Amino acid sequence: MTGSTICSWKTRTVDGPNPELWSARRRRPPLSSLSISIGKPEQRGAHGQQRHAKMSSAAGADISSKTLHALSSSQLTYGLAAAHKLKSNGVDVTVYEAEGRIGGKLRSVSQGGLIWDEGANTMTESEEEVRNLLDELGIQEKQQYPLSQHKRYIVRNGMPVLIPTNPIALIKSNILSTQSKFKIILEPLLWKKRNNSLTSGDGQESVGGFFERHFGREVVDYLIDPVVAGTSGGDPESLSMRHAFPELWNLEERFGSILAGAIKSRLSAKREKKGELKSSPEKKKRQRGSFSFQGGMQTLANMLCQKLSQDDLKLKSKVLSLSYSHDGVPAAGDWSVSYSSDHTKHLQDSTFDAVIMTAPLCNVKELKITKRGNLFPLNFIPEITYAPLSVMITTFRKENVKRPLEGFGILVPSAEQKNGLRTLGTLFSSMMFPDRAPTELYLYTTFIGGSRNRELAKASKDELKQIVTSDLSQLLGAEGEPTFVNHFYWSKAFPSYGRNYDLVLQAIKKLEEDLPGFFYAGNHKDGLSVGKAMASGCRAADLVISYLNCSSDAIENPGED
Ligand SMILES: Cc1cc2nc3c(=O)[nH]c(=O)nc-3n(C[C@H](O)[C@H](O)[C@H](O)COP(=O)(O)OP(=O)(O)OC[C@H]3O[C@@H](n4cnc5c(N)ncnc54)[C@H](O)[C@@H]3O)c2cc1C
Ligand SMILES: C=Cc1c2[nH]c(c1C)Cc1[nH]c(c(CCC(=O)O)c1C)Cc1[nH]c(c(C)c1CCC(=O)O)Cc1[nH]c(c(C)c1C=C)C2
Repeated sequence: MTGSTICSWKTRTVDGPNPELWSARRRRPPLSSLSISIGKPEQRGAHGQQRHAKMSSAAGADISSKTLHALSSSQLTYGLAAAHKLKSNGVDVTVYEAEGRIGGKLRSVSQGGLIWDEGANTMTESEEEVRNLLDELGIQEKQQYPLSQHKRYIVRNGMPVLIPTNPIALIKSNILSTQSKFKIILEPLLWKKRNNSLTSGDGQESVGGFFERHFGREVVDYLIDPVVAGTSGGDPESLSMRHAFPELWNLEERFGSILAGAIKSRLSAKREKKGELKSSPEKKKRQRGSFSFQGGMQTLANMLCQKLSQDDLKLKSKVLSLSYSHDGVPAAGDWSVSYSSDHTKHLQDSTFDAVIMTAPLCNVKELKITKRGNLFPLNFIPEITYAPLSVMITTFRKENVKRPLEGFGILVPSAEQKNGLRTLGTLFSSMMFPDRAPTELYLYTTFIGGSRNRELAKASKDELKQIVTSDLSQLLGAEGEPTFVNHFYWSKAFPSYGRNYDLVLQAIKKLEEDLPGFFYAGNHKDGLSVGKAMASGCRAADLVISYLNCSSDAIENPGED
């Protein structure tokens, strides 16, 4: 963000006597240096006269109060997390969502005694921003930790094998050949350096290439390939190691060996944690691992919305264009947002001081953005590849599942397609969360397609039902027809962090640098997971707060640099 440019603006303003401002300040003392006033966005019809928020708020004194609004033009995890954070800091927000519901890829359904998720099923709280946000929401009593979540399976020779979770279990397991087990143990001595001439001109090594150098081909085929499918719908050959697994990429940069690097950084993290605990012994111990919420992941979206009033959240409101027209007072109503509203069937405009964009970049590319009256062309945003996915929910009577497995779920490596398996993997949803189905049923969530099989992702419900039934019969001994089937298709489930991802990140940077007060957050930036997405929204909210803060300082101290 170009904070310094913003801070260098010098204009004058006087705080207005808006009572909400003072309550906001009381709520959040750190913002007391800000001249924030809370107000509603200025509205005008598509063909109506434009009215400037700055002018209208200038009615009292010189410029009586800056109207600080932040907009998030999509409402998902990122948008909602950002909106929640801004709202908590006394900044007024309006969230625009094209669809008629909140949650985006958090999409839970409750029907006939069953609860399932058609989008994300679980999340983690590895990011500090997420831990803080969940604490603030007071959502702990709704958190659900899966039973036996560390029991995860991979298919080998057509049958489930438990994924080993420690070195001894790995040695005992039949998931890999003896040769591959030795390759893993001896990786600190045997790993091969990257041959930059082989990493396709652009210097981007694939995930497959990286792990093959360290652990050999079998590890790629039977561990990396299924895990990549199960965490991104992608495949190891088309993803960029640096972008898809930045932590491991950096580990190699620092230590060379992944195994040695992982052990060293784990030890130093443990030491650090011990030190932290000594200095603040009251620090709360948190349960580790993935979790969901009572009622599914949608509960999180619903909770994030609680602070928003009806007017703050505009559903069925697709943002069509954004216009930046700075004319003197920094950040005061610089942004005009035009959106189509299903309610009025008209185009509507509102002005804001900053924008957080959390829509996928493919949607951003379709927007019309103008800067000081000139078109701001978006042709520098590259085409992004997305992985399509079908999610199938099935239930079976327990007595018809002859070899049920306890745990999180099972992943199918691409190599196992030769054994007739066509799904990517299945979550054992009601094993993890028994309240998701009546006691006599098992509920399964199966994923099909991804970059492994784009055509199959689009198949009909009937065809997919056959495929799921056949795979679950082979893997779990599920006999007969499922008692319930639900199908949901995501045409663009995940952006692929492919080898051109540098261009994507550069495009995001250019948007943020060239458009003051425009911030981008979302799963196209710092990672695909719900947690990373939320953290990205929180960070964008922090940037907005400092942007508004800087602008206010510049206004209040016009003589200073
Ligand atoms: C099937 C599936 C399973 C997953 N499982 C997990 C999991 O178990 N754990 C995990 O951590 N992550 C999981 N994820 C990933 C995670 O859910 C997503 O990466 C994340 O939630 C995506 O959210 P987003 O807000 O970035 O994007 P999106 O969900 O794509 O949302 C974008 C939103 O923007 C809106 N929009 C678009 N254009 C406009 C516009 N012009 N104006 C207004 N609104 C607009 C859309 O309507 C949409 O609501 C899963 C994802 C999928 C698809
Ligand atoms: C088989 C297909 C998929 C399964 N889940 C997803 C797909 C495409 C989607 C998905 N699941 C997770 C994430 C977040 C990834 C992240 O970066 O944290 C996404 C996008 C969570 C997740 N799922 C698995 C792992 C190892 C993780 C990371 C968090 C955790 O360890 O809990 C593995 C996994 N995914 C699926 C299954 C059946 C499975 C393991 C048995 C389904």
